[in-house]
Amino acid sequence: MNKKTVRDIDVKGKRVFCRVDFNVPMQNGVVTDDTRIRAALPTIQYLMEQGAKVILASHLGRPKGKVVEEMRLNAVAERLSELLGKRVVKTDEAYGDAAKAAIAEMNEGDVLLLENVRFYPGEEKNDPELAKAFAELADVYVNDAFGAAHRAHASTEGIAHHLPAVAGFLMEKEIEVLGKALSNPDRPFTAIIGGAKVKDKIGVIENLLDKVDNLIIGGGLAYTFVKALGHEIGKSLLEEDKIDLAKSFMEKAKEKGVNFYMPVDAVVADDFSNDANKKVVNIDEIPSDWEALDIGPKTRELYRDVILKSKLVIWNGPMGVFEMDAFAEGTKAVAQALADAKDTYTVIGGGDSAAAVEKFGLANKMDHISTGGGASLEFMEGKQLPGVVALNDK
Ligand SMILES: Nc1ncnc2c1ncn2[C@@H]1O[C@H](COP(=O)(O)OP(=O)(O)OP(=O)(O)O)[C@@H](O)[C@H]1O
Ligand SMILES: O=C(O)[C@H](O)COP(=O)(O)O
Repeated sequence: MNKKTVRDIDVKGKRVFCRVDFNVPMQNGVVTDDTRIRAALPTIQYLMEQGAKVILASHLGRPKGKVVEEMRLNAVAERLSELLGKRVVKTDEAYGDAAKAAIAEMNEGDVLLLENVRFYPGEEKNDPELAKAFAELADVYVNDAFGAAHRAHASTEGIAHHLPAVAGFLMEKEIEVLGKALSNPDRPFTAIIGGAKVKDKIGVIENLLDKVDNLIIGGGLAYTFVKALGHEIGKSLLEEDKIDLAKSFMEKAKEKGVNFYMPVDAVVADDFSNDANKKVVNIDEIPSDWEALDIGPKTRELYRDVILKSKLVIWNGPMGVFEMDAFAEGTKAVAQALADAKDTYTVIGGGDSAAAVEKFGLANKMDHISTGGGASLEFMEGKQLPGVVALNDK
């Protein structure tokens, strides 16, 4: 990475404004998945050890510029305190006099968590005044919030123009792993793209077609491709206006010598529910009043073979409606193939695919699980992430 990191600066005795992505799932005021908090620990602990005063900032949810009680970061501070084994002070503001007063009390190695930065309308507008107000709290800016790096907000982008600005370890790792995959991949390089909609994956498919050896398609979006081949897809997900695009992707793959893999069979159901009637059919035999909710067993075998022969695999988006056990087998089979592929570097592109490997207990078998959903997708589309661009060059 050509950006400076925490290793390149001296933080001893300094106030460090460290943007993290603690946008974690919560239920009844308790953090239900602390993956993103744990992912930020190396940077936080390093700053503590170096004698910095660590001021953490994050968003949680989408409160749209207002205080939303359930979106306060108190429970996050509690979980972080447990993980660090040290009390984390939590302020009720993210800038201003009260925050400054709490920071003035900090000793070297202390950690403080500011309130949800999205409680202020200026955050998402990247208001220069708010960026300045954040900057006034600190001497140095560290961005470790890869998950929010695709957002040009006051705490992810604006503030970087006012302070020495460097990347944290999580940011560095994400950019290095995903960057190497896209610029200098080990081959055969396979991308697996699933999820609900073609619309959301256009950019990533376009960009990856120039880079991969194999492109595997699954999930709801696959059926627009199946339709483009001239097959009936019953009530399966269809984006009528993307049929021509799907055709052009398949043609482009052929021109570029990319192997394009699509489902050869599917699990179809007579209702969108876990206890619907279901059966396995060949891909050109989907009954008119049924919908395909998972890839079938022949497809699972086919995809597994391709995965096991690859040196690098990037996976984004589930193969079926994995939230329902009845339609989770296809996604599970892909996750299992990745876990079994010992000579393959496996990268999970965040979001639902990351949730799926967690659900199947296979997370520790993957080489890299991105903490970014939208951010990793934009990165894979080849876009520059504003939160990274704003950091100081090496
Ligand atoms: N065959 C299908 N029919 C209908 N829905 C499907 C099908 N296959 C997968 N899905 C649904 O697609 C959703 C995931 O799609 P999405 O595009 O959001 O994936 P993602 O890119 O992994 O997510 P994220 O945006 O969180 O990174 C899941 O909720 C899943 O149930
Ligand atoms: O969960 C995420 O993908 C990040 O925290 C960004 O959240 P956002 O989509 O609300 O900006």
